[in-house]
Amino acid sequence: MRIIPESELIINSDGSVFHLHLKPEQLSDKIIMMGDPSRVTLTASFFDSIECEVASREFHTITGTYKGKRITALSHGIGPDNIDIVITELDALANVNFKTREVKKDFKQLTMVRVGTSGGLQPHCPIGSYVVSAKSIGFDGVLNYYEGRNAVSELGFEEAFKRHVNWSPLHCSPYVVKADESLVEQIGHDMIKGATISAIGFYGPQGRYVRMPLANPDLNSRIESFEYQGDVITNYEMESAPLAGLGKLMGHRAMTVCSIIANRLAGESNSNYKGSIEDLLKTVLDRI
Ligand SMILES: O=P(O)(O)O[C@H]1O[C@H](CO)[C@@H](O)[C@H]1O
Ligand SMILES: O=c1cc[nH]c(=O)[nH]1
Repeated sequence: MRIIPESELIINSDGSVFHLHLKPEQLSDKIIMMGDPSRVTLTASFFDSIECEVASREFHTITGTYKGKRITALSHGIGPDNIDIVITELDALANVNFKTREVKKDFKQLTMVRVGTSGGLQPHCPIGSYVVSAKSIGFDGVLNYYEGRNAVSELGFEEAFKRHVNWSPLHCSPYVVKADESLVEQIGHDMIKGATISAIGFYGPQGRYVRMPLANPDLNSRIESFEYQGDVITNYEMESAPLAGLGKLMGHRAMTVCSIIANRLAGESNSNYKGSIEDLLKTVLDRI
């Protein structure tokens, strides 16, 4: 059996995993995740009891009990690169023996639901609506570093998308992955299902023009007009694709649902989204 070298999986002297600072026994197999560390505090405010709270960098974790279910709420910070860290460390907490550094014989499957905020790109995704990322398009390239990337990707969608938007060779090759279908049904059966772009940034990489002109100012209108076998691209956020892709490669159940807080077509936004995200969190807590 392979012993994972110390440099590949760093374990802190207290027995916790390098970035998240969590110990294996502090993790539930039901995980709700989000970018904002303060949203973890909000999520845990609905728990009946709290078992542990750990904060390290942008990673804030609370494990507790909600209506008899043991749940971990965790912040992953902003960006797809963080998801590579978070999912790898969560999977290691569940599936690696931290004493022997060997992969455990019995696989433990995690259920991970990201509850985020997002910008809408279609008229049927207005501010305040909840959009489930049934498919995600990763503009980040994280998945391209892992073996098996093609096996979990929708290759026809990828090719059609690159052709339609005239994809720049300067960008990472986009990958398209489905969220876990049974989880989408369980959590989001009455919500809008969409195809979500995980962008590599918030401004230029989502076509926002503040002061710096964009290299490809037409990209968003080409994205909005793209259609593939009945799917249109509904929204922008920054983590659903690596979550769905790495989750699938590792054998976990993963999905993202977002509250729409910006309407990119109308040029409008709502920065007071706490009520909307709070309602969404309660729904996810009830259904996970
Ligand atoms: O509200 P969260 O969960 O952070 O999600 C969205 O908001 C952040 C950008 O403002 C990105 O993380 C994006 O994915
Ligand atoms: O437009 C938006 C809103 C929230 N999060 C994003 O990544 N984009």
